[in-house]
Amino acid sequence: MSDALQHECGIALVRLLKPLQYYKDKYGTAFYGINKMYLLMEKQHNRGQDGAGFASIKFDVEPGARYISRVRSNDQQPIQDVFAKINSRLNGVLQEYPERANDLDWQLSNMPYLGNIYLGHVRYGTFGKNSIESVHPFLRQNNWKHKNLIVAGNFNMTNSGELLKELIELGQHPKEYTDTVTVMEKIGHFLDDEVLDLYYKFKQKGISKKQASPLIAKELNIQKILTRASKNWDGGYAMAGMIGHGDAFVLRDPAGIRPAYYYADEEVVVVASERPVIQTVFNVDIDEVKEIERAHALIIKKDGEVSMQQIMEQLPKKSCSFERIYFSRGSDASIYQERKMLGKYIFPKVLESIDNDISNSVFSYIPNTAETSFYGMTEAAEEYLNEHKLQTILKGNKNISAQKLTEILSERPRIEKIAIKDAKLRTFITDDNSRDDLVAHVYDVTYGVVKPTDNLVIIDDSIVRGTTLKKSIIKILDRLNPKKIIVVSSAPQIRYPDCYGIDMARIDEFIAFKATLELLKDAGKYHIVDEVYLKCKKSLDQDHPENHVKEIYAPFTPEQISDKIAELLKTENIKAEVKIIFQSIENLHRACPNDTGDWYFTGDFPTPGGMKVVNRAFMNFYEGKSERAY
Ligand SMILES: O=P(O)(O)OC[C@H]1O[C@H](OP(=O)(O)OP(=O)(O)O)[C@H](O)[C@@H]1O
Repeated sequence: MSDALQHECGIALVRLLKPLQYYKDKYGTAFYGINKMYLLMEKQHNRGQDGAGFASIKFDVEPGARYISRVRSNDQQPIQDVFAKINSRLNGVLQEYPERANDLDWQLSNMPYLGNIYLGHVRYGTFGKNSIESVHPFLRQNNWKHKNLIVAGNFNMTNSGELLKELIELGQHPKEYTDTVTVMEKIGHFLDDEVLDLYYKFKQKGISKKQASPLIAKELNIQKILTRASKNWDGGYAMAGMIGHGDAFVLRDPAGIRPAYYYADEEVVVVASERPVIQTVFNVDIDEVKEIERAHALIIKKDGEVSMQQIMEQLPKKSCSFERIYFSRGSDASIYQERKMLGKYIFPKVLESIDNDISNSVFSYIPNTAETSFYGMTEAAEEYLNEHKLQTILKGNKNISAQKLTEILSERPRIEKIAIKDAKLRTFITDDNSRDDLVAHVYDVTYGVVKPTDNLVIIDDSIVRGTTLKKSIIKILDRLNPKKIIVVSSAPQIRYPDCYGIDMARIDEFIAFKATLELLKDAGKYHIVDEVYLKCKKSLDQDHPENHVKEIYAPFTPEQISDKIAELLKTENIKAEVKIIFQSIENLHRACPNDTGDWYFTGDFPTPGGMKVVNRAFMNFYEGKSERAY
């Protein structure tokens, strides 16, 4: 497969419903929309640091004047770079025409980037090229206003190869093979079609070409276009688009895998991938920010009409739990609580692993995402201690001395900042080749708080490939000479690839998979690997295959796999005993009850394309191919 684009991303859309003068009067600037876009994108930088793009459309400018602007960057600091470029252009124009400083009509017609609607995107290019061409938004240009299409998405299609073939069957000759171009051309094809239908309709009524143009824009049925375009899409997506004359849409996949939130009032309509971003940037209450419904599109017509329209049949809701555990900012009210609960629910297993010996245990976390689950874990430790204190005091039957009582009451969990992250990068999504070296140097450790008699409990949000632990964390923690290192994962074992947006494409990289292969060898059951391969191969031409890879894990309990993982991660020179504890699937669902998408943990993929991907990923491993499964 060529370098298709698969990535986790963030989107931002702002539609200004009033004339620019309104924002200038109320907020002191006609650049209100651009400023809000900057904040929306900057506050989603966790969703993408490899590229950023911005596009805007001006309504109702004279023919010949440019009404679509776009700027993209794949620089070191892409968001900063995009807005530095925008600022410098805007300031340049203002310096050249100081007399136009308050002439907003002139500014709208003559200043680049200023517009009535804005679309932005931040991108992680997890593999393949990170060239400027792969940075969103994508632009499909045409001399007809309503045939111009700009799209930006947080998405991943499992069947991009088939979608490409469909385009070819439509008679097209795509100039490149990327998810985004394929998807954009699909929408573009039906957009052209719809525009043509409307044109003939008006022609029959004797309306001239020129007169038909605004009528087409008004009647353009976005719902119909999206329904036809998305018919065979299989994947996770939040797809945002703008059409040249000013209509816009954000379409969410039928299982609601990728997130998308919106807010609308009489001044603006805003869409972002994360809820608190909208809350902060527009200073609105949590209840005012709504989720775009799965299988629906939020459609904003040029005239300002906003509607939520169903595009396809809904699948059961399977919004991605990994978004909650790792990818999103932890400032969302629900995500914060969910992460804390993950820490809390895993505590009983931790307690067991330290033989209830809280006083000889130091608790800490691997920065940054795991910080919140750490709070949950320490709260659980405090609750346990309080109960323990109460029992000791009650047992003392009022005969405890004041000194003894003070001693009992002053006991608290030993919470320390042990691991320090030096680089402000998300190592998990750094491209595979450069990752090991980065991981090895990204963490440091605090000396002087751990005793040789101590257990060192350290929680991380997830263990994917285990490189963070093996190459860095376990080694540096061992330098502190603890008796035992207990690594706790707030997420369950990652056993299957993701193919809907969180970039985990190759099954043989997962530490849980590697450990399971070892267990199969130890148990003399490696023949299962051959059997599963044959089943996967057989399923290749099935429309609705099952996930055969589950059979690999079936002979073992999660604990057996965890213990094997610990064995694999403990390199030769490590002196401490190493124990790894993973969250159970049940507790994951208790902690995140509304986001039940869990295919990377359970193998239950919500679409047939996902099932195909997992089987293909296994075949790739078996055949020794290092290519990605989608
Ligand atoms: O087992 P691995 O394959 O090494 O991946 C898992 C690690 O990667 C992530 O950290 P990252 O640096 O991406 O982000 P964070 O600092 O926000 O947690 C995650 O939080 C884990 O620490």
